[in-house]
Amino acid sequence: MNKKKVNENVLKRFHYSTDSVIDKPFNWHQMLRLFSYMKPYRKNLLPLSIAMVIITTLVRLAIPILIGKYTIDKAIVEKDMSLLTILVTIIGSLYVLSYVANIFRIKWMNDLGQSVIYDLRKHLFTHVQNLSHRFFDQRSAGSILVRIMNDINSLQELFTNGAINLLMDLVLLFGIIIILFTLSPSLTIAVLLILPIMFFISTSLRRNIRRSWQLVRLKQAKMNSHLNESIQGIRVTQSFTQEKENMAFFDGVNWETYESWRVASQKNAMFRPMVEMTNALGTAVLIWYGTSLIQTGPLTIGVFVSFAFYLGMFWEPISRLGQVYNQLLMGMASSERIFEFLDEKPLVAEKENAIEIKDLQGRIQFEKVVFSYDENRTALNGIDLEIHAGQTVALVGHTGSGKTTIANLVSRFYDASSGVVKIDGMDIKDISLKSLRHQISVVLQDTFIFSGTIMDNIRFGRPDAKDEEVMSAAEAVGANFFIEKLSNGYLTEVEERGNVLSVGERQLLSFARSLLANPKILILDEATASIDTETELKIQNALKTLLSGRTAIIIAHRLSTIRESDCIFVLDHGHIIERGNHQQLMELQGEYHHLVKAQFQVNSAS
Ligand SMILES: Nc1ncnc2c1ncn2[C@@H]1O[C@H](COP(=O)(O)OP(=O)(O)OP(=O)(O)O)[C@@H](O)[C@H]1O
Repeated sequence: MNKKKVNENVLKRFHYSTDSVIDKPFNWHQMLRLFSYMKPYRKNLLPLSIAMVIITTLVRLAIPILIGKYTIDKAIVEKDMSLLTILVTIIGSLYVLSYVANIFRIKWMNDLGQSVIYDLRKHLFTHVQNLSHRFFDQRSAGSILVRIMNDINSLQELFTNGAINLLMDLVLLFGIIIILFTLSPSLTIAVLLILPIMFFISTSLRRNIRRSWQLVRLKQAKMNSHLNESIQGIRVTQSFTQEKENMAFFDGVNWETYESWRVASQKNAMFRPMVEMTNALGTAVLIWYGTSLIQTGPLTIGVFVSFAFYLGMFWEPISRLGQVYNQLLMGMASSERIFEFLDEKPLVAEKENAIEIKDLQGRIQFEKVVFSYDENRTALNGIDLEIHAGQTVALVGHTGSGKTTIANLVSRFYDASSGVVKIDGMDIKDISLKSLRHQISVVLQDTFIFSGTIMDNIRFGRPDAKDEEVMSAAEAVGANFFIEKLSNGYLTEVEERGNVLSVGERQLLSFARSLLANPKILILDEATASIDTETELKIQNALKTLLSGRTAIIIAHRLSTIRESDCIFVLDHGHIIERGNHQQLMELQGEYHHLVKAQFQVNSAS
């Protein structure tokens, strides 16, 4: 296997914060919080599983003593055939009982574990879905995906087996020790001499093995995260012919995963033989000292047999307790990352008594609005503007001047750092987020298409719309021309992101989606930028349909599309430097005039 060398600059591009998190100390508070997810099942699955665990444990504890002390020492040695029949029947019935209880134990414990994982994943997804834009600005989609999938998966074992087995193992361990002591205290002390070795294996060696497996998981998470980014960006990678570098990096993470897996399984492979050697040591002590006790009298053969059975069972709970402890520590690291997301509060929070607005007029005001995405740069610097209900206004200005930021504040994707944004005279913060966003529709240059049919995608903004309403919305914006040419028309399946459609076609779909949603405020952010001039002319009427009766904010670099606007705001570095209609601004001979002239020259030159 050859690992390709990765260019240093390519390596620097990828940074995965999870790399540093390996182990977390035990934390009671976090543990309780994690286990509180079992609460909904405290009246059914949890007690049922515990009852089955107790039944199987008690049966396991009873059988060796029934075989050794009673069947061998009493029935066989004393040749009591009726006692033998009774004992064989009891032992047989106990085995059946244990078999049945075990089936239900596994079933209910799995149901419990899976239900908790389902709830936790649902809770996390619902929470993440309601977080503000700023949260998503700061994280890659891959890193969020890894937490929702990998971190929650790593808790699966703990909830499915670990937590309840803990109870079974404690009962089993203490039960065995008590029974051994009652059978023969001196032999018990002798065989328990192997206990320190057992503890060493189950704590220190296991700890080492656990760390290795954790490393494997982290490497897998890193690979998942990278894969997500690679596939999403495959077109850019191909166009810049960066496949080799990308492959080399992938090869690197793939190799790291392979290596970590190899080391972990090597260590794991050592574990079993060591356990068997320790068991053999215990058996040697039992045979050597047990036989001498039988010869000198204090021990019967039956008790010796029971002892051998219990000793065989002894390692199991100790080993599993070590395993559960490992699962708990691994669960600590995962749950810390999960709770970090769950504790994240939406920065754009809704007031408790937020007003539900039903019939919005659509008047928008900005009063001395200042806004920064981060401390170092101010995106909006004291914006004052008023847009009357039903007006169509345009925002123009250089790249990065703050146009989209104004649109983001109207939809309340972010809150102003200072100043007030008002809609119909109400501070936007007093309005319930859902009812506000319900009345606003944003059409972006790069429209997101969800997997599903064309029909589903147009219906996205109003799920209860009838098929005919969807089609007439598509017709109104002229999207029907290309939809009808598709293999299955409105029922054509498009994959996530709609890569089989052109950017212009996606925009037309987005227009239809917005028209159907029937918002009071419409924001078109470079929405016609990818439509050719001919199509744009064709949809001018459609745009009129789309804009009529609503307040519209159009952000456009192509100035020909905004001439008709009631008011044009010219932005520069977060300030409004000019305002007025096309005529007024041309007469002003300022920045707008300059931009129009520059664009005219570019167009004539081309
Ligand atoms: N999510 C973000 N986090 C941090 N800074 C941002 C973010 N979005 C935009 N900015 C910054 O805020 C400033 C204004 O950006 P904005 O997107 O409003 O510009 P714009 O006028 O719409 O530009 P364009 O015409 O290129 O779309 C820019 O300096 C930009 O780098």
